[in-house]
Amino acid sequence: MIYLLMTRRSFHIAKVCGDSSLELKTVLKELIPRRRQEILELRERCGNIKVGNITVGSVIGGMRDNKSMFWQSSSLDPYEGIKFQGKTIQDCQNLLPRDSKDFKKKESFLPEGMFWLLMTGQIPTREQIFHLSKELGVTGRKLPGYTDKLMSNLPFDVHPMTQLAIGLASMNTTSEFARKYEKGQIGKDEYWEYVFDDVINLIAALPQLSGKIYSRIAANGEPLGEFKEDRDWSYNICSLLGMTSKCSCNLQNLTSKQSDDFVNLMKLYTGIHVDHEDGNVSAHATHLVGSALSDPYLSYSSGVMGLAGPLHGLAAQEVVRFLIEMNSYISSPHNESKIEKYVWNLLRSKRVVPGYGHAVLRKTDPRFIALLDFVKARPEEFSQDKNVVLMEKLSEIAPKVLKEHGKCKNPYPNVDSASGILFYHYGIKELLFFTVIFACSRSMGPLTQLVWDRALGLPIERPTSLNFNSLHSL
Ligand SMILES: CC(=O)SCCNC(=O)CCNC(=O)[C@H](O)C(C)(C)COP(=O)(O)OP(=O)(O)OC[C@H]1O[C@@H](n2cnc3c(N)ncnc32)[C@H](O)[C@@H]1OP(=O)(O)O
Ligand SMILES: O=C([O-])CC(=O)C(=O)O
Repeated sequence: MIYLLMTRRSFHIAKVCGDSSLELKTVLKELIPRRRQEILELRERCGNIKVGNITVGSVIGGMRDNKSMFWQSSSLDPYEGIKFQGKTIQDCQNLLPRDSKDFKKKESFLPEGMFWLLMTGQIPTREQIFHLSKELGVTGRKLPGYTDKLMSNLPFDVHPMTQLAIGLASMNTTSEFARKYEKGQIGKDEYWEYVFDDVINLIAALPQLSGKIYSRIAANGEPLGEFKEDRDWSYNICSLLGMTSKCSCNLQNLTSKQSDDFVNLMKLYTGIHVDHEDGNVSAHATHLVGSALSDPYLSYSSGVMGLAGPLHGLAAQEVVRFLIEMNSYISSPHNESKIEKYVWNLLRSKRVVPGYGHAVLRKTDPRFIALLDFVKARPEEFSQDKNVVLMEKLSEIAPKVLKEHGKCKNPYPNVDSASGILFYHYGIKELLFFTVIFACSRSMGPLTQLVWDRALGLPIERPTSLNFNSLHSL
């Protein structure tokens, strides 16, 4: 009887491990009362203090420089780039646990460690991270039947990001939070616990969901790899894409070194795309929809739809198309004058250079640098790939052209400049798929904040709008 009354998640956790000190939820339970007190005091002590002035320029200019959202897990400095709970990418590389203890292997940290850091502000131990990996593995071994069936019945040519958004939204039939809320079984103080459970289920499902989408576009729906409960989250993404030498069909005939490198690239990629404070479209959309108490599946599905825009995450796919087309025109990726001319022609046709510019950053994106460092550490792998060579060359030439063009505020490469072309190098040629991998990673930051939004009892978001008359009368 007791067994039957256990929720699906508590059953999983009980199965995974008896030591609750390793559980993320237990650590959160200890942190939340302090933070609740902090927010109460802030509201009382500082509620009337002004944060800044909103200008008409901001109202009609995409809310730039409008500091009006609460976001704890990461912050963005225009010149230093992203910091995750105050830590740079390099700090995270030094501090967060890796799969292997051997530092010479130069492995990237496990994204699960980043998730823990975002949630708690603390650096997890290896044991905590292996426990979390296992929890995600056990929870994510199968998609809910309903979702699996729905995905299998979608036309093959539905855009992969649309498939992902549909798949995620459909998972809301499993939402513990929505179920409990509907039945009137939970009070405000408990919301976060059920949101947390949904969040873990959602993140755990992403390897299977992305693997299913990829198998449909690359192999007519034939499975490409095996999901292993005892492998980490990003490894399972790789194997279900058929990109590992073990546990998958090794679709691209990668050598074992290439397969290890690809797994490492996936760790790095999914470790650094997790969060970019709240102002970006995917995070903001998730936060906004969640503020109406939509469950995490619906909230993040909305975020995914925002990520699918070409000015945001879809730029990764645009960059690859752009580099391939440019390469066919310039004959050699070293031909600087032809590259310059190509970029000028694009700008004259009033299109944007994908992978360049940013709404906040005013320097080269440190995530771009991290991906470029991955390339530089493997000259034998990349030096003959003319697309990768062009990606690097363009990062020297495009900023000069964009500065001379004089329009964009940030002429430097952003993360999308480098990411897709590296997946392409290892054989993932389905350009439309790249942003799905981005979305796997991006789930971690906005969903972390969603848990905290509910833990702190943040209200529904409801800013106020102005029309022409009210703007003229200011
Ligand atoms: C993970 C991510 O989401 S990173 C961003 C990915 N997106 C891209 O790479 C797409 C290319 N880049 C862009 O379109 C923009 O730089 C954005 C959307 C990222 C930021 O937009 P904004 O904050 O409006 O940029 P900014 O204030 O510099 O724009 C000023 C002008 O420069 C233009 N501009 C900005 N970036 C570029 C670019 N890469 N190429 C050409 N023109 C550009 C803008 O379109 C705008 O033109 P307008 O005055 O005619 O409207
Ligand atoms: O911050 C932004 O607006 C876009 C971005 O780089 C991200 O979301 O990763």
